[in-house]
Amino acid sequence: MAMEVGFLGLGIMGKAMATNLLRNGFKVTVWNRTLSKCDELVEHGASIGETPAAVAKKCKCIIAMLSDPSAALSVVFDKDGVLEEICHGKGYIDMSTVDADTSLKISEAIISKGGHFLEAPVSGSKKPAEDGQLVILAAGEKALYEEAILAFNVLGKKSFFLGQVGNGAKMKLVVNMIMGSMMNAFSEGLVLAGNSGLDPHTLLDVLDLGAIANPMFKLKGPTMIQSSYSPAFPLKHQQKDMRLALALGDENAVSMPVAAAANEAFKKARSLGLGDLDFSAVHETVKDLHYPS
Ligand SMILES: NC(=O)C1=CN([C@@H]2O[C@H](COP(=O)(O)OP(=O)(O)OC[C@H]3O[C@@H](n4cnc5c(N)ncnc54)[C@H](OP(=O)(O)O)[C@@H]3O)[C@@H](O)[C@H]2O)C=CC1
Ligand SMILES: O=CCCC(=O)O
Repeated sequence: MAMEVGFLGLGIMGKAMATNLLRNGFKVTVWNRTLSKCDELVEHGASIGETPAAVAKKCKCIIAMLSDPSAALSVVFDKDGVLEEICHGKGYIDMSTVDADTSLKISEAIISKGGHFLEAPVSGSKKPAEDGQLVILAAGEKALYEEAILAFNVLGKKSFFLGQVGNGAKMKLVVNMIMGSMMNAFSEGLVLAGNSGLDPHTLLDVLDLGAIANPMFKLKGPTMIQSSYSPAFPLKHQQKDMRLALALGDENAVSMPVAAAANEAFKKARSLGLGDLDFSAVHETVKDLHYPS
């Protein structure tokens, strides 16, 4: 019998992930704050739940993929939220990128109602989500992880179980902190190459053959040179991740001047109205410094 899952949040990632589950034989009931975004999923065979509570009532396992801590908390704790219907025997898996405290609050509430909880943020963006090639960073209840592995095998190419709640969130923030800092160094390099008379395309070729070759430079470099920033990973979410990673640094007395500078650049990009574009649009802030309008 097909496994039935609920799916809350049909943004860039949630839409791709829920579609993948449907394609692979899962029965999926979807909910999104902007309900009209459910229509496309219905065309692929999904059912609609009118509220997070309605999805939790119907499904034994509920996955969430929401923008940030406040969205993740709201969908659980607000009126018509998951908490109203979660109960013994049901599992809640939050795959959003949030901080460990948020995840712990959600975990405690779900468990207090007899439910089971797993945090499972992901590495990988829109295309890996469409192709079922995410890297899943799960933590929480091992038994739920083992039940969810069939779904994780559809969504991702590799799943890690990292122990207690909070470890998945922390691992994800560390990874995205590194990624955000790299994106800033890359942007500066592209502008430095161009402004000093080099062809940035040749820089991409040189980078790709050396020790710092990586899929992100290869994928984003050509579109950044064209100033094209169609969102795969929205910049506002990358800045949220830098902010949460810096808070984790505060808690652990880890000095992170590089990440702090990268966060400032993402904040600047947001202030320029670039928050809904891809995070590679931080490139524009470096260009802006060199070509004041
Ligand atoms: N895009 C990427 O490459 C990756 C993103 N992530 C993480 O995954 C999560 C989702 O990202 P992504 O899909 O890109 O983001 P989107 O901005 O495309 O989607 C965000 C989703 O959250 C919902 N939402 C926002 N605020 C609320 C709220 N207050 N109550 C209920 N729902 C809300 C949105 O609903 P509505 O449609 O109504 O606005 C939408 O469904 C984020 O935590 C992000 O950091 C992780 C890995 C990769
Ligand atoms: O959180 C977003 C990560 C994007 C990526 O891993 O490419």
